[in-house]
Formats: sequence, structure tokens, C-alpha cells
Amino acid sequence: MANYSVRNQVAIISLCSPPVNALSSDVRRGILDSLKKAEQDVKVAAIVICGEGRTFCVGADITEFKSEFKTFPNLFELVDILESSPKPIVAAIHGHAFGGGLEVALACHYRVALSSAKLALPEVKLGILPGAGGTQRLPRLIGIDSSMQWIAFGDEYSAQIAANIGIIDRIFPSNADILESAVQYAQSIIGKSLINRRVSKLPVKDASKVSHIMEKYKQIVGKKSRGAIAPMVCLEAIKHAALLPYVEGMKKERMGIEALMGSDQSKSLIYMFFAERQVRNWTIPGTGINSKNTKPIKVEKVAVIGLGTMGRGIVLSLLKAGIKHVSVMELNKTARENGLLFIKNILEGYAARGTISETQKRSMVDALKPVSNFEMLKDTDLVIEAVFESMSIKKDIFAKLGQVCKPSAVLATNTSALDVDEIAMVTPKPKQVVGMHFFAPAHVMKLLENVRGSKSSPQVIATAMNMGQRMGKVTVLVGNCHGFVGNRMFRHYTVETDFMLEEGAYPEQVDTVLKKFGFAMGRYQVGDLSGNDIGYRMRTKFEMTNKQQPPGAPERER
Ligand SMILES: CC/C=C\CC(=O)SCCNC(=O)CCNC(=O)[C@H](O)C(C)(C)COP(=O)(O)OP(=O)(O)OC[C@H]1O[C@@H](n2cnc3c(N)ncnc32)[C@H](O)[C@@H]1OP(=O)(O)O
Repeated sequence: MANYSVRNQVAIISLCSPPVNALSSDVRRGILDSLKKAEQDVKVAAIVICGEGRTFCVGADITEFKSEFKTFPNLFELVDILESSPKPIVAAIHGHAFGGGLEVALACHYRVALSSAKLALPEVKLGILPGAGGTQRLPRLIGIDSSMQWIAFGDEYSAQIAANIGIIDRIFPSNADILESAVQYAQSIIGKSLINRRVSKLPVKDASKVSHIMEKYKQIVGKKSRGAIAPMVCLEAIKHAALLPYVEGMKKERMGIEALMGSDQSKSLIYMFFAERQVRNWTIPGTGINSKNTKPIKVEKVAVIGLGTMGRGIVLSLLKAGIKHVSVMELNKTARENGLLFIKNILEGYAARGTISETQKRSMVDALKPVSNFEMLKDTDLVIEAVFESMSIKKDIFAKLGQVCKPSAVLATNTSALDVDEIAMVTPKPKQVVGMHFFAPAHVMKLLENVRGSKSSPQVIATAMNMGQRMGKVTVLVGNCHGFVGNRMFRHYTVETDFMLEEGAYPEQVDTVLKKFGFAMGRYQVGDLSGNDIGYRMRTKFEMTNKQQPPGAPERER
């Protein structure tokens, strides 16, 4: 819903739908009813639309996509009604103006924001396009080139960047009162002409270059979003903004969203959106212990043992999470030197690309603390072991950690398949042991599988889950069984691709097809990155081959 009030000639329409003011049918109806009141009230000379609580508006209510989405006023009707209002409307943005939220703001005549606000049209990440005029209004405000960048990739931008390119008219400091500032701003524009303020009426500045820009983005999208349908449909819709009058362009936008909404890709991405949030609410089955009633241990000092592919990625993830003390232990001198060089080079790359500042880079490098013996880990809060996938080596390490680490230290193993309970048993306090299974390359892959051993304490589990979230990972709690969840799923995929090799395909052919389909890496490329020896050891240990079959029997028969 939306609340309505009037303050010094300014009507305030505040979206009120916690936690994120998504534009449900009730909210849309609330905005429309409030707008009518404001238009009819002769004492009202300007209108402010703002969001109550932590954010302006994150866009359409995704939970309503299947049902209420088309109830009047739907979003694309509402934006045109807002824009045609005879009284000036100011969008007051704090928190997020995402998707339909930004489209509502684009339909307002002015947009003001706190400097801390974030703006985006992220619909492409849900497999759809901004279907409330975003593909038609944004190009009229910032041009085709920038619009393609914003809409085809869906990334978020700061209010300052949005102001620099003309989306935001006035920025206020992050600690300002957004509503008070917007009301004052609205008072300052009373009586001004709205002729140039209705974005749908503006020309598209770089319209004549549309073919050239379109070709450029087709190439980029083809590489960055292989296999995804929505980005290309977004580009087409934006192209229409350059070639057609607004009303005709809107018809094309509608056709685009109707084609995408309900597609398999969109359904999967929406499922993923909610699933990624659902896994934050972890629970230990049958115990009543869950994320809401268990507090993590405070973690300031972390150690990573092993600086191979996995260890390096884990160290980088910890540094990116802002951990100020990351001990790295690698007894092999060459591996240590190579590992540290790799980490520093990646940090240099981030700084060169502007992902982190020079100051952040320096503080990350300073946080790296090479250590040469177990004694040096005695005051570490969390140790993540990422050595060779061998039970005896891991047991040896955990026995030493059990002796030197403080009793409250969480001892995590990055094993991808081994029995976490067997590892835990060599320590004096198995309840401190947990699995933290990262996926290679660990600083890139978003998934973290935390493995709950039979003895892992709730607090230790909460700490591993919390650390995953601090690292920005989609952190999933799983039980302790061979291959956990990730590798049990991966196994079926590898078996099928291995069948193809036996039937005559080359690994690179299989990988090419998978990459064309949209996978970031081919299955055999993944094997090369993680080390094919890991899979080999897993299979050998568990004797996954049927002993009745003679050596060399084809995989389908084993
Ligand atoms: C005609 C079509 C026109 C327009 C189409 C659209 O507008 S599609 C929607 C476009 N918007 C988005 O995709 C934004 C989705 N939300 C986010 O990316 C994040 O929520 C955001 C805004 C970055 C905030 O992140 P934060 O970590 O602060 O919150 P969280 O993600 O945990 O969200 C809190 C709860 O709100 C639920 N939620 C978020 N967005 C929506 C939404 N658009 N619709 C419905 N529900 C939403 C989210 O699931 C969380 O719920 P919870 O039960 O607490 O897990």
C-alpha cells in the first residue's frame, strides 16, 4: 500500500510494503489512489514519491509474477499515468531504486537521491526486460549506449554515477533526511514548466548511431551472457526506442516482456533468486536449532592452510570480505611464493579495473600474514584447511590444529568429498570442526557448501554460515555424506560427458558445446582447474567401479 499526507503544498506518497517496497498490486493501487487525491487537492502544487523504511523501491513484486501482475493498474499503465500528471512529481530515492522502482522514478518529472542510493534495471538477471517503459525512457534520458550497458547487464550503479549521466537531478549527502530534502526540492520547482520534464517526450540523443552501438553490444552480450535470451531481447527493445515513437516502442517492449515472462530461463532465474535467499535461513533438521536462534563466534583472525588453487581463492575471498588478518600457511616454498604472487597479481588486477581502490588493495596486502608453523595459529578464530585431498594428510593437520589452536577456534576443512566426522575425530574437540567446501576458483564462484558434521556445534555451524555470507557467497548448509550435495550433483554431469568421450567425442568438443549452451566453463576445463587427480582419488577410495567388470570395461557398463 501507499500512505498519503500533505506538507506545505507538497503531497507525499510513501510506499509502504516492508521489507523492500516491492510494487505489489496493492502498492500500485495505493500510488494511483494517492495521485488522484493529490491532483484533486487545490492546495497541492507538487508531489513527492518516496519509500518508507530502508529503501525507495526494488521494483515489481516478483512473487506476483504468476498471478496479480496484470491487475489494474499494472506497472506499464501506472508509469504513463504518473508522467502525464499536471502537477510535478519528484521521486525521492534512498536505498535502492531497482527495476520497476527505477521505472516509476523515470516516469516522475524530477529525481533526487541520497548519495548512498543504488540504481539498477536488473530485470535481465530474472530473464526478463524492464517492462514498465524502462527500455523506452532510459535511452531518452541517457542515450542508447549507456542504456544498453545498464539494461543488458542489469548491474547496479551509485547515485553519483546516475547523476553524472543525467538520471538524478540532485544528490543529497547520505546522512540527509531524504523526505525533508525532497519536499524542499519539490517546493523549489513549483510553477516551473513540465514540457522538458516528461522523459517519454524527449528525443533519443544518439539515435542515429543505433546500428553501430547495437552491433557493439551484440558482440559483448554474445560473449558475456552466452546462451541467455533476455539480454538480446533487451537490446532489441532499446533499439526500438531509437527508431520508433514512444507509443510504438512501448508496444515492442510489451511484446518483448510477454515473450520472456514465463520462459524456462526466466522461471529458473526467479527460482534461483528466491532459493539463494531461502538458504540463508538454515536449520538443523529435527533439533529446532536454526539461523535465527544461534549466534556465530566473532571472527577477526582467519588462517588458510595450503596455497594451491583452492587456498589462493579462499584467501582472496577472505580479503575481499574485509578480514584484516589472514594467516597463510604453505610449507612448500615454491607453492608459497607462487601462491602469494598469484594473490597479489589478482589484487593488482582488481585495483587496475577500479573494483577496489589503491588504499583497499594496500590494506588487503597488509592483511596477508605468511606463517611457517602451526604454533603461529594459536590465537586464530577460524582455520580453513585447503590442502591435498588426502585423508591421512588432513588428519595429520587437524591433529596438530587440535593441539595448538585456542579451544573456541573453528576448524574447517575444504574437503570436497571426504568424511568430515573422520577428520574431526582426531581433534580433542570434534564439535569445533566443520566442512567449508568452496568451488574453484574460490574467489569467483559464488557457491559455498558448509558441511555439518555429526558433532559440529550449532555455534560453529553459525560461524561458517556467517563467514560465507560475509564473503558474499551463496552459503548452503548440507549434511555429511560422500561428495556432499555439490559433487553428488556434479557426478551425474561428469558421467554423461564421459559417456560422450567413450562414444568418440574429444574433451574440447564437449566443452565447446557446453560453453555455447551458457556454462561459464566446460566440464573438462573444470577438471583441469580443480585437478583431475582429486576425482581420481575420490573414485579409487570409494571403489566406485564395479569389481565384476574386467579392467577397461566401458563406463556405461561399470
Ligand atoms: C512489467 C515489469 C516491470 C518491472 C519488472 C521488475 O521490476 S522485476 C524486479 C526487478 N527488481 C529486482 O530484481 C530486485 C530484486 N531484489 C534485489 O536484488 C535485492 O533484494 C536488493 C534490492 C539488492 C536488496 O538486497 P538485500 O540483501 O538488502 O535484501 P534481500 O535481497 O534479502 O531482500 C529482502 C527480502 O525482500 C524480498 N525481495 C527483494 N526483492 C523483491 C521483489 N522485487 N519482489 C518480491 N520480494 C522481493 C527478498 O526475497 C527478501 O525476502 P526474505 O523473505 O526476507 O528472504
